[in-house]
Amino acid sequence: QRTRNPHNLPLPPGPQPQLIVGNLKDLPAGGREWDGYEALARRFKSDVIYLRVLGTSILSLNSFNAANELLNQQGAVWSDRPRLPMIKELMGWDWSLVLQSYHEGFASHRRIVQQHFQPGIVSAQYRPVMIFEVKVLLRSLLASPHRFADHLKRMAGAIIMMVTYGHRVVADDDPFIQLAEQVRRHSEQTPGAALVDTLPILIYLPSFIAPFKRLALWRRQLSVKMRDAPFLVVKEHLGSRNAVPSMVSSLLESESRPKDGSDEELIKNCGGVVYSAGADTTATALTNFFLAMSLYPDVQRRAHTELDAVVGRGRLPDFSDRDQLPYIGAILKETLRWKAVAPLGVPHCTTQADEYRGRYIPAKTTVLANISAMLHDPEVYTDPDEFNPDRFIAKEAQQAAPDPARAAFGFGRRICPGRYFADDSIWIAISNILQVFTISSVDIEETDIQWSSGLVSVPSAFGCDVQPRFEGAKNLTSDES
Ligand code: HEM
Repeated sequence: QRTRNPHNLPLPPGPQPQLIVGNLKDLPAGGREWDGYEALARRFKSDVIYLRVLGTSILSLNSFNAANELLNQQGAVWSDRPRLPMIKELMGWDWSLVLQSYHEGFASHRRIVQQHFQPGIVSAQYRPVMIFEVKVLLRSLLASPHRFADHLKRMAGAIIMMVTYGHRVVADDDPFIQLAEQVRRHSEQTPGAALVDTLPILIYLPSFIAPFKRLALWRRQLSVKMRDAPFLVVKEHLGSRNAVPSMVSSLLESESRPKDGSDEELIKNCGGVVYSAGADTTATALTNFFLAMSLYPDVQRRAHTELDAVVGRGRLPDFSDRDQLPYIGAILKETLRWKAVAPLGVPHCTTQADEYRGRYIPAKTTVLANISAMLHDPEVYTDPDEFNPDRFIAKEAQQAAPDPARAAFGFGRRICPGRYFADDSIWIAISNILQVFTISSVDIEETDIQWSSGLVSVPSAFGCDVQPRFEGAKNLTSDES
């Protein structure tokens, strides 16, 4: 340790570790772990907290400032992912860019996904798909408003299936969506939470005495099926010349492809990661929006007034209206801030030892960016638990609060490549929903809702009333309008 830490620097603040197990008992667990890390930060009066659990170093970053200085500005050292034996090695998710180590194929996967989701491509090629699927959503909300959460999931999945594979989702029981849902249900556990992640030596146990290995193998087959099935359909359609243009079809048809097709695995992986990273996150943000509208009727009234003044009641809002609808834009920002979709982000990992504010950070430290804490910092966002879009509207005496996108989508070289796509699809959905409907509460309190642990924090089921907001609102959702 002394050769690695030649100046014998102290470690960052944190609870005193116990013999052998270290800080195992201090590790936040049992739900809302982001609050647990924030409480540690308060207890030790430090936004950076260090824990050591069975030989693994964990660093929790609880302020935007620390995340910015380390993850954004020191990307070469702070952009790896931890080993995560359960999900990557046993469940086989090492194909997914989200979890891929910085040195294993990361650059090639990242380049492809980033290229296909850059702002120019999103606005030119994907916006028409979003507009189409949002209209389908509006009609589903009219037909069965109580199933709003299912409709949001379907919409998010349908947009992604179309842009990634050219596959139109026409029914709720779409086989690809069902497969992806099945995979999601079986991968809900927080990466790093399994015992084998803390004690990787357990990976060498034979399957007959380690049931978790048999379960992991079954889940591996499922995730590979989810990745391969829609890819094979695109290949088949390309063969019969009736493929709908999509990210995967354009990669398969690219002139610059190697002749031996050795990039096929890479293309499959990039297609697979888009659904698994993009569908749930988008649907969760929109579900949180429904909750906010139920709980804050004044906010909704102000949004309706803005829509009436700018768009009128004769059509649906379009992307060209966005600059004239600042309050709707502020609702989108507040939705991403109020309930972080990924409250602890995806863990980063250091590739080598480093020093921060005079403290020693060991190599291979798992780094948890507490995105929820950053978006609820009372110094930055006054009354952070309130849903108040007004904080993003600059006034003479008040500067607009910082855009939550600076934290909500992660950091540095691992920042979410789908952020422009997510921003556009959530904006068009909320502006259209607000144009047609009034969402109101059916006696829910925020305290009734539980948020799940895991990479994506999903609210427990809640009811709300969704009604057309004026005579003729229904007509806006017809195909002709
Ligand atoms: C509300 C919507 C979304 C939120 C809040 C969100 C948030 C995040 C966060 C926090 C990360 C981790 C970044 C880090 O490690 O620092 C991430 C990674 C990622 N996201 Fe998103 N995301 C959203 C939507 C999407 C969409 C629509 C896509 C589809 C293109 C997508 C694709 C990805 C991928 C591929 C990664 C892994 C990047 C890497 O490891 O290099 N996300 N996202």
